Amino acid sequence: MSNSMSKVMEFENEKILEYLPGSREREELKKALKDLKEEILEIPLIIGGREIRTENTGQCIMPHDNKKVIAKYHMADEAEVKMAVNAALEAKKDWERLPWEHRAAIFMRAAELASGSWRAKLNAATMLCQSKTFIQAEIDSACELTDFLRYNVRCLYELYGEQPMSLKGSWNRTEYRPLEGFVFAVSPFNFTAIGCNLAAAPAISGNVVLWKPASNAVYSAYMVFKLLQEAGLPDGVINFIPGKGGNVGDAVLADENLAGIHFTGSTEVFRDMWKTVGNRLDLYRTFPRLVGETGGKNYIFAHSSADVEALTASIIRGAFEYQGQKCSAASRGYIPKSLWPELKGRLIEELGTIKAGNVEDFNNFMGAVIDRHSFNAIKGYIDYARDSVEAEIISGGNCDDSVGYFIEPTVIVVKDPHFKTMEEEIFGPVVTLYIYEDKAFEDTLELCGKTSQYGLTGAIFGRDRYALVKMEEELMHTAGNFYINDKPTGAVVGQQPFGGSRASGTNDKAGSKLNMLRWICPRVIKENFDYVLDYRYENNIE
Ligand SMILES: NC(=O)c1ccc[n+]([C@@H]2O[C@H](COP(=O)([O-])OP(=O)(O)OC[C@H]3O[C@@H](n4cnc5c(N)ncnc54)[C@H](O)[C@@H]3O)[C@@H](O)[C@H]2O)c1
Ligand SMILES: N[C@@H](CCC=O)C(=O)O
Repeated sequence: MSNSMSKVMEFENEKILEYLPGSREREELKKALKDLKEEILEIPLIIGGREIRTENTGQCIMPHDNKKVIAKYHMADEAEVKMAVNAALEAKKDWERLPWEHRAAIFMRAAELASGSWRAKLNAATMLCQSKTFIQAEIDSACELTDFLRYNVRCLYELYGEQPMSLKGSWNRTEYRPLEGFVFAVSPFNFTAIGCNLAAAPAISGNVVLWKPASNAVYSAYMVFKLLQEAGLPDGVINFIPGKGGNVGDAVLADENLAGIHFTGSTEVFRDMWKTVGNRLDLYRTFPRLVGETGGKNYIFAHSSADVEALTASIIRGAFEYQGQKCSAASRGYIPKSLWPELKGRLIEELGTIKAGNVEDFNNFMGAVIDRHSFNAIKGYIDYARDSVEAEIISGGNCDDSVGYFIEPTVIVVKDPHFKTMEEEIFGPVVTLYIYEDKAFEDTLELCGKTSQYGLTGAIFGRDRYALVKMEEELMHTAGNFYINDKPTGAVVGQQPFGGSRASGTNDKAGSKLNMLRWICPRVIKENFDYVLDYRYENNIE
């Protein structure tokens, strides 16, 4: 075994490819889309490297063509969870002792594959499964996924290098152990990269993992799992156990070896998991680490000095890219009355040009929302606004599920700043705007800060520097990712580590050292060279 302390390469973000007509990447992606659609995949559980078929199955369908089935997947229940815990603990024996460079190398190899020969397949799977346009898929399953894998290795390398001081006569060192037990990774539907990171970040740090992907994203999560296998991930280090959230979650949280939860999803589910863990503290061998990035009700706040053209583009991108299904999506806005006539005109004009439909048509800016449940919930909010005298839908509002789950980009203007759609997370292409009197700027800032239980992302717009400083100060606790003159979405690994506080989660910043810290359990070792031979202290001797 080598005794060298190697250097890890400096991190650089994966380049976003353009997919211009005639480009190689565009042709490869089109071919991958065609190939994937030709087959109905059968997706097993993968436990200890073995494929398990439970015959309790669900279907993966394409949101923008909702009669088209692309896969059937097997679901885990209590028995398979037990099997997965055993497989993970068995794998742990070798995995946690593997020199860290060899663990890291597997994920560096996975990053290389994801940015190269697997790129088209991962993007195509994300487009078909989650209804992402090629641009949205590229920034997710190609770039963010690759960035997470590479950057986590870099972060871990820097963490491992942090060592305590030693004085003459002794030597202190910190050993960065993995957690004792297994980590439960639970991923949402909306980002293929997030699913990968939730499972991979603890695994890179030497932990073993049970990974439960969202039921409506099993298809792309399975591709990620196959990528990790191809890169050489040993059996049992990550165990792939799709299934009903409640069934899998209950069984996992009942195991004494639970050492951590790495969750991204809704606030409600994370709160329930936290309560369950809290009630079972006597059961677990350790205090489980709970890391959860959850919901948001993200805002755009404009000052009267804002550039209206930039504000228009940011509202549209921030609220409607990926159909408003980013946790960071702009969902409420505060607009000064003096800017409103111009902004309203621009918004209506620009929204009229948006193309939405099948994401395989590269001209479309938007696809469909994820499933029928989401479609109905979002439509419910739009109908509520339509029926209220307190609200006006100034653009969009139509919903059509005859072919796919399509919802028009919708702008609601409200008189009451506490209107339901100003406060609740909708997770769809709906933004609600409240128009305030310019002279009520400071009161409206306070209102913005107190309106929502969440604290995920927020954006302020203005050219008056004093106003920007005022907004930045007043809104201090409202967002873990805060933007000035930019949309509140699109955080990039290594540039804007991501996460929020309040009801938006534990703010452990996915894709950063802060997150990696949660998956290690330091042991500080002191070795003494200057032996003590007499128990008495010199100043005790008369
Ligand atoms: N803050 C962030 O970084 C971030 C990122 C992406 C998504 N999100 C949030 O995720 C939500 C949308 O994603 P979603 O619809 O997939 O969320 P969700 O909460 O419905 O599901 C998330 C995951 O939890 C699982 N789950 C559900 N009940 C469970 C239980 N009882 N035990 C264990 N697991 C259970 C689901 O099966 C899924 O895998 C939104 O609220 C969004 O804001 C947050
Ligand atoms: N990190 C992504 C959002 C992740 C949640 O869905 C962004 O910043 O837009």
